[in-house]
Amino acid sequence: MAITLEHVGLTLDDLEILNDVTATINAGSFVSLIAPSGAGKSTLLKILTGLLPISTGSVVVDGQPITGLNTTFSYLPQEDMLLPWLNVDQNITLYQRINHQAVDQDHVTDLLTLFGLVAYRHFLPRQLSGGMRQRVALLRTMMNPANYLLLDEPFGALDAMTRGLMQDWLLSLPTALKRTTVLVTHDIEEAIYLSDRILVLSARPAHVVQDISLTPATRDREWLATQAPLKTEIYQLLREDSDVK
Ligand SMILES: Nc1ncnc2c1ncn2[C@@H]1O[C@H](COP(=O)(O)OP(=O)(O)OP(=O)(O)O)[C@@H](O)[C@H]1O
Repeated sequence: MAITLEHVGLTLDDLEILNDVTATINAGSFVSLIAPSGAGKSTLLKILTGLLPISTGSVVVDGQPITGLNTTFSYLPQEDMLLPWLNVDQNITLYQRINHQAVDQDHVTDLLTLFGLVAYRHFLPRQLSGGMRQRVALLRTMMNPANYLLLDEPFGALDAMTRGLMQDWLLSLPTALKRTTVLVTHDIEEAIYLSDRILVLSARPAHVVQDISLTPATRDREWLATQAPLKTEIYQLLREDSDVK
């Protein structure tokens, strides 16, 4: 069970965005993609969801080639995409409502409690803080039963403190809720803190320049503080490849 990208290339409107991206993401892992701005990280997630077709190479998930829109992935795009006229309850069960599936209200209440949202279940998105909105968007993504989660900068718009709390909270989720996750982030520390693996991509046209495995015995902020040399190493890699120096 894995996502296998082999020699993936993509050119859109004469612009070469990806060039020879090769990587295997094993089921059960949490992988971050980090790259200079505009390198093609979001594009790579859109390829997995089938929103964009590839120009060359192949993308295979659990033995099946990805050739178009598919239900293998649950995708949280950069914008939270909450529907402003639906309350928290209605937003998080959107997938089930669209698919005319029954909703187990007790399960929903348990999840809302876990996500710190149970007191806000009847609130509209505009009545929520940025951190709450992101938790609603994340919960809705996780309510989709797909095996793989694709998260594009889920904490990007949050202040540093809220972002840190969200990272701690994400790590504390019960193992049963965790799924194979591909996270796009600009934040090197976030990638180190949350991931089993970090794929560092080059500037556009993007390819993998470094594949870093992280297997700490305990993943906490004390351990993270010892990772300053790795943070510097990744920063140097991105800087060497960035247009802005
Ligand atoms: N549909 C499209 N048609 C043409 N060019 C596109 C399209 N989508 C993205 N691009 C271009 O592809 C490049 C990569 O975009 P993408 O959003 O994937 O980068 P990113 O690494 O996620 O960027 P950022 O770090 O700024 O979020 C950009 O130069 C963008 O202009």
